[in-house]
Amino acid sequence: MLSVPAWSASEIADLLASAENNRTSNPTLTQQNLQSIEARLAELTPEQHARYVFISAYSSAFSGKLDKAIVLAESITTTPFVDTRVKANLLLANMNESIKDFRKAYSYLYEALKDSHHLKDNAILNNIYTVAAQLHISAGAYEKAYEFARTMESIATTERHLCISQSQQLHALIGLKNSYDPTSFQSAFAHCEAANERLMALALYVFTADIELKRDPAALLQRMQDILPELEKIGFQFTILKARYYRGLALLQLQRLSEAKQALQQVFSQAEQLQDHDIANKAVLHLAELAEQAGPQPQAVLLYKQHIAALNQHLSEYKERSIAYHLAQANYMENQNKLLLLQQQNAVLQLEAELKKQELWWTVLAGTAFICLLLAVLGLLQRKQRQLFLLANTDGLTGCLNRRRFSELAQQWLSQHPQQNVALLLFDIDLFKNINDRYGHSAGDAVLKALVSRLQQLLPPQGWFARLGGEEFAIWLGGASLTEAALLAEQCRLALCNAPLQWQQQQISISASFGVVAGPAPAELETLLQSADQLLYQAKTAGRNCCISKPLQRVE
Ligand SMILES: Nc1nc2c(ncn2[C@@H]2O[C@H](COP(=O)(O)OP(=O)(O)OP(=O)(O)O)[C@@H](O)[C@H]2O)c(=O)[nH]1
Repeated sequence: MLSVPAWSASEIADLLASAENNRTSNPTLTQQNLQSIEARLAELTPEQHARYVFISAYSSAFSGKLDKAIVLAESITTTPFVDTRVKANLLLANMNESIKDFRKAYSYLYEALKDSHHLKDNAILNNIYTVAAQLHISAGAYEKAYEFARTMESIATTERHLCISQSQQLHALIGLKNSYDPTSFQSAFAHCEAANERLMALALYVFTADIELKRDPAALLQRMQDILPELEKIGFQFTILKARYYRGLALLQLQRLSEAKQALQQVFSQAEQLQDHDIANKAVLHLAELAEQAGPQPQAVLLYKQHIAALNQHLSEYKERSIAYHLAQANYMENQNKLLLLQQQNAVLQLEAELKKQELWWTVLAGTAFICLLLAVLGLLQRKQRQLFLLANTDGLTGCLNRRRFSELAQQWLSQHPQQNVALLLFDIDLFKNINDRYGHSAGDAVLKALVSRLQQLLPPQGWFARLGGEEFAIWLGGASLTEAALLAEQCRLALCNAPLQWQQQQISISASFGVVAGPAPAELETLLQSADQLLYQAKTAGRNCCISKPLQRVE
């Protein structure tokens, strides 16, 4: 019998890399690579197998076989290999968005977001934020979309990522404010050009067309006519449709009615084909108005009916999308807020016990008047208790945990998880005294607050963030490995030094030094604090703006 020689590990790795890297630029080569691998599936490691399934799913999606692509991608959404799992979830989010199954689209996106803290690969993290911002823009959740795009910009390392993040920020801000700042436009445009992302650069003209239409319809008409041939060459139908729509609106505004009518008729029928119900309903409304201006006639009635049908479709799609988005977000928030909820339930229980002790319930029975009084007392007590709790446990300036509460929670965690791994990040703003001296103490305060709100977004669900005093902060990661903790420290460091903080029209650049320690949970919190503090000191003496990580040495 003829035996087939086994492949070397590097051959398989090369084929997988080639299949993945060429999946958009050279799909035929990807197909060939996949076929070669298919003959040797048994020789793949489990991780390589998951990657092979992902690339096959992507390749099927690329060639329009969405049903097959969905089945393949769904089969790896629970794979233990986080990079591939995230890619599969993002692909599913995109595919379900395109087939308008919004519930699935958003729930896959939020699955990917849950994994974002475990990622080591910056490019995949960027992909998460790209899809997250895009889907939030589509759901009209512009503030969240803007936040995602800003976070992406803070970790962006390539022109392409800067192009995407700045384009999405512009898109979200237009949704929020219905205006835009020309310098942001120019910056996004320049990054898209530098990244050779011509479609995204041209799409910026389409994002801003609504505003330009009011300002200068003749200039908008010229602009749309200039970019349409190039867009048509690239062939992305949804952007072409929007550019044609704005061309029609500009003609209408300029009273070139018969050209406008012809253009909008073409837009309406293409929008129907593409199932873009929003553009369809807007285009046909203008056609109906045009027909009505020409005098009462059956044509106008027919067009208004078509408008109503398209508007209904748009509204039910929008409703479906909003429900899906809010459901997925609620689910995600529920996980994030479980700890907070438990604390609040605890506070209510304590209050009830106290009320019982003081026999206030007897007073309740004394009459309706007394009930009102009791309700007022209850409200007051709750407020007082909340104030006391906040005063005792949080830092008054930044609102994050204070040293006392941090130590309490950390010590509690250590005694409840003696067998588990734990990580501690200790960091300190570099040369903070100079910031106070140069911009004043209130600028220093604003920097501390901005730092907390920026870094809290990067915190995984199991982490706690605390201000230990002055400009020194700590992050506790129960159950985390040294690699995970070091990655988070690096992400935090980059988030601080890559984008200056805004204070009263001034840009304040800051950086911080990090000491990171992780290992099996010691009995005492002090052991972790001392080790992390030594590493932080080393980071300072090594020149600042860096992270030094080491495993915790066990002291018996
Ligand atoms: N604005 C403001 N400043 C604070 C606060 N707490 C501490 N500081 C200031 O933080 C500065 C800390 O300075 P240093 O300990 O010399 O350290 P540094 O300038 O950050 O230098 P390195 O840590 O060595 O990089 C002091 O000037 C404190 O006054 C605060 O709540 N608000």
